[in-house]
Amino acid sequence: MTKTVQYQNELHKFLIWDTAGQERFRALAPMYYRGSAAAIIVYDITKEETFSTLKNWVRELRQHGPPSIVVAIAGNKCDLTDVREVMERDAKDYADSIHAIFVETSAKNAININELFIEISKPKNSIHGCQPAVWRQGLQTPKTAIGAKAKLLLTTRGPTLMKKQVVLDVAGGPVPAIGNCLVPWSLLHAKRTQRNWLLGTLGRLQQVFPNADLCRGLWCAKGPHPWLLT
Ligand SMILES: Nc1nc2c(ncn2[C@@H]2O[C@H](COP(=O)(O)OP(=O)(O)OP(=O)(O)O)[C@@H](O)[C@H]2O)c(=O)[nH]1
Repeated sequence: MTKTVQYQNELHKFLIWDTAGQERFRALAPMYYRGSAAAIIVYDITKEETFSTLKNWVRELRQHGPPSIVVAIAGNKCDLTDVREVMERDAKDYADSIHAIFVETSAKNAININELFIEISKPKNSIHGCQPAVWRQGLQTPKTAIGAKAKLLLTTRGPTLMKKQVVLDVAGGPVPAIGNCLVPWSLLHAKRTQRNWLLGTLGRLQQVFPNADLCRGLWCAKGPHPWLLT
């Protein structure tokens, strides 16, 4: 299936594969999520066990899915709230804890379906596990970070997925002005100095690799693997 949604001035066209959710088809799932930009994991708000199963899918995506995949959770059948088994608050809390998009939907009554795709289209959500932040011109790379090594995984935009891992030395100097950018989740938990030098490095990388989407997948050399949440 395809679906096109407009977010601000951009049209986002989604090519959608609907996998079979049953356990016996599980081995086929990687064929669907390999190379995917986003995954919508659907559970049934009237069946608690579907919510538990969803957590296994999240784990699988984290471990074997593309590192920058956007994860959205849809609590479907919200037209049947009278027989609900999963509280909206619980599902939202879980989604927040894994930095996933969350909406309750009704496929039957077409509730929140478009909204879900619009959420996925938003740049702030376009990198799984990332939070928006502002790179400010003039922000100095701390002296303590100069000479340290940053390890980054760059994923290019465009039809062909290309990945390149680079290790580079952090140089001093101000962060270039590149407007609003995204800071990976792992960085939000990194020490302030570590965060700042990576931001500085990203700014410089943007000049070296103008076609690379630097925001897509960044490995912090010092932290744990950022895509594997425990
Ligand atoms: N009330 C209600 N029923 C729904 C809704 N969405 C789906 N259903 C019903 O739930 C049943 C299962 O829907 P499917 O779309 O086959 O579910 P699925 O998870 O894709 O199933 P598989 O393809 O077998 O993995 C069908 O009887 C649908 O009519 C909804 O939003 N509200």
